[in-house]
Amino acid sequence: SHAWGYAANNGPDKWADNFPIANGPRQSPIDIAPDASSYDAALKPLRLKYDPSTCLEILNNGHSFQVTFADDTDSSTLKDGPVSGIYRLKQFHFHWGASDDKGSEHTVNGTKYPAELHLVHWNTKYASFGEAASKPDGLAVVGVFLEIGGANASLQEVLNTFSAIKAKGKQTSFADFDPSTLLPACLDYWTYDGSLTTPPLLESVTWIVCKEPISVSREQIQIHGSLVQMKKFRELLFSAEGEAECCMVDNYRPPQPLKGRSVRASFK
Ligand SMILES: CN[C@H]1CN(c2cccc(OC)c2)S(=O)(=O)c2sc(S(N)(=O)=O)cc21
Ligand SMILES: [Zn+2]
Repeated sequence: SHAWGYAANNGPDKWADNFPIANGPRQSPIDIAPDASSYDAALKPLRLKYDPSTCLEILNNGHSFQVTFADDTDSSTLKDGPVSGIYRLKQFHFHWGASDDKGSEHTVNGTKYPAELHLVHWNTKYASFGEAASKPDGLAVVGVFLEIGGANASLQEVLNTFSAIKAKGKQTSFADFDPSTLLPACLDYWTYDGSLTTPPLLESVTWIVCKEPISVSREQIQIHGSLVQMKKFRELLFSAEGEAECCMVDNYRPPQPLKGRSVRASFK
């Protein structure tokens, strides 16, 4: 069977063929309706502590690009928020559109953002990421919306590596990056029980979606010509070197049925 992707012949509408959990009871992403979410005073503030020295490399995995972290110690962790215990940062990646009117996976009252950042953490009560990934409380993903606005200097550091990872399978070293520089100032969040938004679509994710977006510029005029941040995302390829070039865009799954789940808010 041909590998999954985001094209008409292997995209989200076809994933159930090989991953029947695609029609499961706790699939992600979802549309977040703030007025239907319930404020939970018991929810704690997110405690995110990231150590830049755990940042290892950046790679194009053919679905997105991801920045991978050393997760053999508790140096970069998520605690509190809706979870109990210690979750270790494994990687972060993005989803985006072919144009600024789409790209995010979660939506808010049906509104799509141009992109969405996912910081993936796994529960250290399990021996490894792989084991945690199949447990209902195994993973916690922090989602951050990107909106068009001022140029984002921290994001630019990530975008500057793209010439080295243009094609699927390419990777390059990427050290001393602090992912907390990609977080919004306010860490108010919505949370609900969900899944990976790509195959294997495992229903093991506690989703933590920040209410406040971070900015990304459409244009960023620099001394060496204009750097268009969002456009940089669209220069990456789904395809490997030597294959017919296929631009990496619209790598987002649309919202899935809530199926009775409640969405809690950490803020009034
Ligand atoms: C290709 N993308 C996924 C890869 N991973 C994965 C997870 C578990 C098992 C596995 O193979 C057995 C791979 S992952 O945990 O790094 C994540 S997180 C994530 S998202 N968009 O929901 O945040 C998608 C994926
Ligand atoms: Zn993701």
